[in-house]
Amino acid sequence: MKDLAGVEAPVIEARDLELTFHTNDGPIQALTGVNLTINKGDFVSFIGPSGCGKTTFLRVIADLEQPTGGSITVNGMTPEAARKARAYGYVFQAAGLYPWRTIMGNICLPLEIVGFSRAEQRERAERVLDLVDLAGFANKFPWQLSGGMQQRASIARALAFDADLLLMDEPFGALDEIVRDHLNEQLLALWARTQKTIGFVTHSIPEAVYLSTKIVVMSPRPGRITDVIDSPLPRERPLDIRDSPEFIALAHRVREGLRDGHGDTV
Ligand SMILES: Nc1ncnc2c1ncn2[C@@H]1O[C@H](COP(=O)(O)OP(=O)(O)OP(=O)(O)O)[C@@H](O)[C@H]1O
Repeated sequence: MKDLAGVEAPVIEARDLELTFHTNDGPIQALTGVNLTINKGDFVSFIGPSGCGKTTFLRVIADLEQPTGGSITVNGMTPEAARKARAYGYVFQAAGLYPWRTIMGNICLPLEIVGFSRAEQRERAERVLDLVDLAGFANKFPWQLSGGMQQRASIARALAFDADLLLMDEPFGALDEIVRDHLNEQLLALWARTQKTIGFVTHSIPEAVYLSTKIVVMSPRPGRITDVIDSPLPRERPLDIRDSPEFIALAHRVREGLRDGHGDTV
């Protein structure tokens, strides 16, 4: 979305964002003093130990949690307006596919709910299945697919509304390393092809460094951002870039950032 001067507005703009949960055990400051700008086409990873507010931040963007202070805009709108405009797709850690529906049926479900015609549902589902290389699996059931393929199907489902912003909460956390490497490569290819903006939560330093144009390092108690690193790596990244000195230096900086923030579970 462009402003009156024709300048592209940031996709996400958080200013002095605060979110405190009030629990029976007292207040929990899940996010404090969060300032972050995400521009169109960025691939932004959020990394930090358990409880530092990564998921909470994604949920604020998605209007699933309400901030208790500061401000945030999504495509220049409030998160509520952005949600109503279907500004984002959301991918969860578990694929969350309905076992009694085919892959095609799973992808069509949200489209069906909001009232797309059958022809439009099919056309969209076929397009996104092609994007995640699952074109031949539309009529299979989730249990007939490997874990990695199920996660690709859930990415396809999130892409079906064709939103410019994709929010992904540890989508590959439960997969083994070889599958994860493969999906990381495919995700970069998908990102290059679709020019989407991606917000990606991970616990893995190599995954964050491999995928991102911007790495946001977070720390808990209270949840906050301790470093924002703009990656100097080129956008096109073969897997063996992970052996390059630039990659190793970047991974080192993230690790140091986590250590300074007393990260203990990464
Ligand atoms: N609905 C809620 N009610 C109360 N406290 C919550 C709620 N959701 C999250 N929290 C707390 O807020 C803090 C941040 O949680 P969040 O899930 O965002 O962390 P995270 O960095 O995503 O952690 P993980 O890596 O384990 O997923 C934690 O202390 C968590 O217990």
